[in-house]
Amino acid sequence: MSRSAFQVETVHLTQFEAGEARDRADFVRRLGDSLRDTGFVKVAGHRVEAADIRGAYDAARAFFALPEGTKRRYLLEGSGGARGFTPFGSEHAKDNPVGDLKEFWHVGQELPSGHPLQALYGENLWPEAEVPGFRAHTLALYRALEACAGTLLEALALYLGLPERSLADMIVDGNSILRIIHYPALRDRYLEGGVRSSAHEDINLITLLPAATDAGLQLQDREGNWHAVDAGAGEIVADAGDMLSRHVNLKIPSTTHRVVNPDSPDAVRYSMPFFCHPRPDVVLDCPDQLLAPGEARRFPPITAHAFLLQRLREIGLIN
Ligand SMILES: O=C(O)CCC(=O)C(=O)O
Ligand SMILES: [Fe+2]
Repeated sequence: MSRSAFQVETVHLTQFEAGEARDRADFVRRLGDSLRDTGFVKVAGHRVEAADIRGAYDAARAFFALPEGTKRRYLLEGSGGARGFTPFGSEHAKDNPVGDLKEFWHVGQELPSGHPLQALYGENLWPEAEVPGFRAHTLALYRALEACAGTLLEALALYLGLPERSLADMIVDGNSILRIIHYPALRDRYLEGGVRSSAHEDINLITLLPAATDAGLQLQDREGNWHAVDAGAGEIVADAGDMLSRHVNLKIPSTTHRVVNPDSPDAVRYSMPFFCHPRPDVVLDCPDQLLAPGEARRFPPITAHAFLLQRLREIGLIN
């Protein structure tokens, strides 16, 4: 792909949800081609409400402004940061020993009480005493992004020639995580050699990113060039992760991306990636119908849970 031809497509979800057969087919083709060629796509016309995004960002600003000691009350030692607060500099990419210049909060799946997966997932933590409304705002966004991800996975399955619900069904009651990230001003907090988010691929099936509060996200094309990925107002950026890539025998690549440090030492950034995960027992294994005649499976089957644990160790979130 030449540099000038490089483009992350913008697709309108209404075309798929409410369009005629021809519109739906066009959406499926453009979504799939963009993910196949760049690992990324921008989604407009989705039903994630601007008010939910704003509400979650406001809750995030209020939480991260709290004293460090208060925030650390929501640190669950030994949990790998699966829920609650993860302090500045804790997470590092596979290939970078220096921690990323970010702190974050994880909201996980909430299931009805007595659900068999609840014990494995653990309970969410909520800083309601300090930030009233945090729970309601972030859970509303979680649900809206989960629904949007399900629809995108339906379209992607059609693109691949799979049954429409085959990918979307994997995430029902899945181990998805809403990560609310604060990248402080470099003037306030910095680690020598650190970057906001060092180059990495996402672990999960797909990631949805409501527009961040500032620029900085970049993806790497297959020639090694970096390109800014800036969502237009109200757009959601989506990217393919390693679980998807593995499940489809690399037909949709996971794409390396990063968040670069700003020029200004005063610039603060917030972002809220939604990492869309299967249920833990779902087996990642390329369906036969995706394999061309004579094409070999590149990976042995693995459960989503085993794959996740392997990757969390590599990024320093569990031992
Ligand atoms: O902050 C962003 O825009 C992206 C963060 C990211 O790529 C990640 O947390 O996996
Ligand atoms: Fe990422």
